[in-house]
Amino acid sequence: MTTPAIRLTGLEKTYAGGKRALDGISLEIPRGSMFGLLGPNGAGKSTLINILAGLVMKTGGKAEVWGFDIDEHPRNAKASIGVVPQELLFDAFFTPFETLELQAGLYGVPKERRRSMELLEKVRLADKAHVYTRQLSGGMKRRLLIAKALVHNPPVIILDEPTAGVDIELRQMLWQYVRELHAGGTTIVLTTHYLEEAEELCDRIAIVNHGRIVADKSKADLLAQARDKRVLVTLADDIVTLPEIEGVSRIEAPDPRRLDILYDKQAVQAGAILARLQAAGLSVVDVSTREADLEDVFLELTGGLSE
Ligand SMILES: Nc1ncnc2c1ncn2[C@@H]1O[C@H](COP(=O)(O)OP(=O)(O)OP(=O)(O)O)[C@@H](O)[C@H]1O
Repeated sequence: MTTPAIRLTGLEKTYAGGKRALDGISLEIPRGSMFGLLGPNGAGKSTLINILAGLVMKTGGKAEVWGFDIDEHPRNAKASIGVVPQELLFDAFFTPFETLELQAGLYGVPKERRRSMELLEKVRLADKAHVYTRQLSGGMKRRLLIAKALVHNPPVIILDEPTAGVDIELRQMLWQYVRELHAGGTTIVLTTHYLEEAEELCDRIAIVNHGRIVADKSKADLLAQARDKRVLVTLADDIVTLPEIEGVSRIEAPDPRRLDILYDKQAVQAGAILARLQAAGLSVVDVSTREADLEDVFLELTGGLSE
């Protein structure tokens, strides 16, 4: 069996002030996956990524990247990963080309194997290769960060909130490029607050809450976990009493001719609910149903609804 791209075993981090940011994280990220790491603000995602990037020291547990333990083989582990950080920090007086050359130098990539210009072309910054980075727009800086994470050709790329504050057009372009990388065999890990993005892009998703993993599943399984489904019914006449229906967890009438029904899709089907309404003498004019989405699951698991 091949080792996973990333394997965390009981990973812990308690910051100097006593804040326990990671409370025993065990997680495997398969090679070749497009993996979403989700969690509310302060859940511990950045701490986790920074440990893998070698920027934060763990206080317990184990972390391996591409089979290399970060304590025993720090150089190999570091060479196997490229991190695109959240903050747009650059040395303003270097050009994008120089920025990539410098980064390649830091990773010990020999001159003949550097591909700074090729990378700039890939992220569509070739025409800005020789201007000061301080003259780049936020979106351009974001793209330069991606190129910078790729100079040493790592098999794993981690993107920390790559589309925060990025406009829709650029977001589409970034995802297009990330998809290309993934299709070329790179393992992608991304953290995002945009649940619909994770839903669209990722094949596997882990949810972190208060420094712990609360879910780690394929996207399909995670979505199936949201058992409740909703059916909205419009009636021909005003309702007098709400009927009792088996398998229905909630039934409400937002107005006298409409019913908002939440039901457990494993216990009952929409057809049976409608038949029950007809049997109760209610004449149904219109029906719509809605599947749970990742946001429902996320809120359910992180307790967002009850807060
Ligand atoms: N250097 C630090 N010293 C002390 N506490 C810290 C430090 N960095 C982060 N924390 C705390 O650790 C917890 C986890 O933070 P972290 O940044 O990892 O969360 P996150 O999931 O990345 O959140 P966000 O999505 O807001 O970036 C938070 O309570 C945070 O305040």
